[in-house]
Amino acid sequence: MRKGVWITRSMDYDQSQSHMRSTLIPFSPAQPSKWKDPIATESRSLDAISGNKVVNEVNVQVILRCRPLNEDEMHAETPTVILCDEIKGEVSAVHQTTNKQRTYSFDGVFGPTAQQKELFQTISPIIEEVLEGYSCTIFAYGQTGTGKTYTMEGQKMGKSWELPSDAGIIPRAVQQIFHVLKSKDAEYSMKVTYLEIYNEEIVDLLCPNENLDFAVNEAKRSIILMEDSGGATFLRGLKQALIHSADEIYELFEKGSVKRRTAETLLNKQSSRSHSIFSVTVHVKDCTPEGEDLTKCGKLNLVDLAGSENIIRSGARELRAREAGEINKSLLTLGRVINALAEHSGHIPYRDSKLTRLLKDSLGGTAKTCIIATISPSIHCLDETLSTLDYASRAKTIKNRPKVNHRAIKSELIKDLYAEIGCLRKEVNALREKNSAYRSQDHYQNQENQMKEVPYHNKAIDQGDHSSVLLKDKYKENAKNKEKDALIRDLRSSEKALTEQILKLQKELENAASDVSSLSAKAEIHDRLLDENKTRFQNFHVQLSLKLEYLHKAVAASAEQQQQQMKLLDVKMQSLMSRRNEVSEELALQLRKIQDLYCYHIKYIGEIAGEIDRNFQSTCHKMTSEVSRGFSSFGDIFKEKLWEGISAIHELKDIIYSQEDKLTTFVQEQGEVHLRALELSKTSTKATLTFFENLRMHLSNMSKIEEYLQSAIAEKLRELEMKFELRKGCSSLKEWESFWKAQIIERKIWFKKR
Ligand SMILES: Nc1ncnc2c1ncn2[C@@H]1O[C@H](COP(=O)(O)OP(=O)(O)OP(=O)(O)O)[C@@H](O)[C@H]1O
Repeated sequence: MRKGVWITRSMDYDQSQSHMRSTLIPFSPAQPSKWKDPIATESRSLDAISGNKVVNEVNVQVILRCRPLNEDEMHAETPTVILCDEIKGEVSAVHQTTNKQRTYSFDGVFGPTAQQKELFQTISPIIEEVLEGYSCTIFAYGQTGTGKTYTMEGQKMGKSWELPSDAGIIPRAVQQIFHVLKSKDAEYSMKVTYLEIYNEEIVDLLCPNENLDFAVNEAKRSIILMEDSGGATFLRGLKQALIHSADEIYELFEKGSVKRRTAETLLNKQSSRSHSIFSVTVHVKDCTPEGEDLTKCGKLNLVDLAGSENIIRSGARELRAREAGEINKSLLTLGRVINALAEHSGHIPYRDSKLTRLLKDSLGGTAKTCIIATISPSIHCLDETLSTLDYASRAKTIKNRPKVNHRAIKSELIKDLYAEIGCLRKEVNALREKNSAYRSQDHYQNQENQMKEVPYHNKAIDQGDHSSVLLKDKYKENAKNKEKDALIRDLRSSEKALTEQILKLQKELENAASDVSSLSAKAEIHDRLLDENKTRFQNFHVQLSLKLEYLHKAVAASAEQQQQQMKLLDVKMQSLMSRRNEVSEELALQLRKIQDLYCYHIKYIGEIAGEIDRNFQSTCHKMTSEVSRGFSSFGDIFKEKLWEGISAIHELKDIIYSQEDKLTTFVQEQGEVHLRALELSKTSTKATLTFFENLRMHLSNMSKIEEYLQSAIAEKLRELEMKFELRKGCSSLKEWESFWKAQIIERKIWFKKR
C-alpha cells in the first residue's frame, strides 16, 4: 500500500484496458451479504465489527438561491416579486394583487448577486463529513430555468482543468476532497459513478462507448435498479471509475455531462431533460487510538434534478411533452415523499419512482442531506416560486439519522474478502457446469472403466474351439443383425413419430410464443397508455390545483376590492347627499334674498313714483308761489325750478341706472351659482330669469314713463309759456291763480290715469 493513493485489489479491475468496473453497485450505504460486491462486503463487515456510531437525528438542511433576471427579462422590464434577506436567512414573496408578503426562513439564503464561491462556503462542511465516513447528498430542486445546473455544475472547465470563477458545487467539492486528502497525507481510494434518469430509465453516463447515438446504445447503457429484502438499493450494470486525481474526475464528469440529455425550451435555452446523480465514494485509511487500522468509507451524491415545468409555458410538444410529463411525475413523487416524511406518515411512497428509490437514504435515511431550492425573482414565475418555497420549507422538517457507516478493521476486511473470493470461485464453477460440455468426476470415471472392459472380453473369445465357434458366431451374428435391423426399424419409426411430435410441438410452441409476444406487446401498450394517462392525470391535477388556488386567490382579492369600492361609494354618496342639502339650503337662501330684493325694489319704485309725484306737486306749488310773488322775476324763477326738476329727474335716472347695474351684477352672480348646481337649480334659474325679465320690462316702462314725463313736462312748459303769454292778457291775479289750480287738478288726474 502506498501513501497518497491506496487501491484495494478487488476494486482494481482490468486496469490495463479501462479503469472501469461494472458490477452490482450498492446505492444505499448498508449492504446485505447476498450481493457479491466487495465494497458491499466491506461496508457490511465494518458495521458488524466496529458498530456504526449512530448520531442524533438531524434535519435536512435547506438553502435557498434566487437567480438574477436574465437578459430577456431585463429587456422586457419584468417586475420582481422576491426579496432576499441574506443576513436573517429569510425570503419574502410579494403578492401582485393584494401586495401582501409571504416570508419563509431557511438555513441559508442567497440572493441574485450571490457568487458561486459564497454558496460553496456554506456547503463545504458537508464535504469534510464525507471524509469522516458519512454518506452525504446535495441536491438542487426548483422550476425549470432557475439555476439548478448552474449551481451544481457552473461554468465549464477549460482544458487546463483550472476552476473558473463561476464553477459550481461539483468541481469545487472534488477540489476540496483532494485538497483535504493531500493536507492530511492520507491513504485513500476513490471511485465515481455518474448516471441519469431519463423517462424513468436509468442510464450510465460513464459508459465508455464513444458512439453518441443514444437509440443504438440505449440498451447497452441501461441500468437495472434492484432491492433486497432489507430494502438496500443496488444498480446492476453501472460502471465505477477508479480515480487517482482530481483532473481524472473533471474529465469523466465533462464527458458524462455531454451525454446528458438537454434541449431548448421557451423557458431555458439548455434545459436538462433528465435527473443526474454524480457519486464519489472515498475509502480513507485511518487508525484507532489503540493503533489498529481502520477504513472510513464516505460517499457524496451530487444530484441535479430536471426542473418542474408548466408544459404550456415551456412550449413542450410530443417528445418534449412526454419528457416533461415524466419529469413532473417523478418530481411529484419526490414532493409526496417530502410531504409524507414531513407529516410523519406511516407509508412513504419511495417505490413510486426511480428517483425517490435512489434518494431513499438521503430523505429520512442515514445520510446527511442538503437541498438547494432555486427560484426566479420574476413576477411571471410567482406561482411556481411559491410552490418551490412551500416544498422547501416542508423539507426542512425532515429528519435523518446519519451514521459513520463504513469503519473497518483491516484484518476483518481481508477475511471477508477471502470469503468473497470463495463465493466467486463457486459461482464460476457453477457457471462452467451450466454453459459448457463439463463432465463431473464420477461421470468421467464410469466412462474410463467401460473403455477398459472391451479388450478384456475379446481376449476370452480367443481361447475356445475355432471352427464350431465360428459357425456359432455367424449364426449369432445373423440373429443379432436381424435383431438389430428390427430394432433399427423400430427406432426409425419411433424417431419419425417423435420428429412429427416435435414438429407439432414446435409449431404449437411457435404459436404460443407469437401469442405471448402479441400479448406482451399489448400489455406493453396498455402499460404505456396507463403510464401516460397517469402522467397526464397527475399533470392535470397539478395544473388544476394551481389554477384553483390562483382562482381562489383572485376571487378573494376581487371580493375584497369590491368591498372597498362599496365603502368608497358609500362615503361618496354621503358627501354628495350632504352637499345636495347644502346646495338646496343655499338656493333657498338665495331665493329668499331675491324675493326680499324684489319686494324692496317694488317698494323702492313705488317710493320713487310717490317722490316724483310729490316733487311735481311741490314744483308746481313752488312755481305757483313764485309766480304769485311777481311777474317780473317769474321767468328766471321758473327757469331755475325747471332746472331743479330736470336735475331731480336726472338723479332719479342715475339711481335707476345704478340699481340696474347692481341687478345685472347680481344676475351674473346668480348665473354662476346656478351654473354650479345646474340640474338642481333649473327651475329657480328660470324663475329668476323671468323675474329679471319682468324687472327689465318695468325698467323699460320706467324709462318710457320718464321719456313720456319729459315730453309731457316739455309740452306743459310750452303750454305754460303759451298760457303765460296769454295770461299777459289776464285782467287780475285771481283769475291767473284759478287758471293754475285748474291746471294742477288736470295734471293729477292725468298722473293717476297713468
Ligand atoms: N445565480 C445565477 N447567476 C447567473 N446566471 C444564472 C444563475 N442561475 C441561473 N443562471 C443562468 O440561467 C440560465 C438557466 O439556468 P440553468 O440551466 O442552470 O437552469 P436549470 O434550473 O438547471 O433549468 P432546467 O431545469 O431547465 O435544466 C443559464 O443560462 C444560467 O447561466
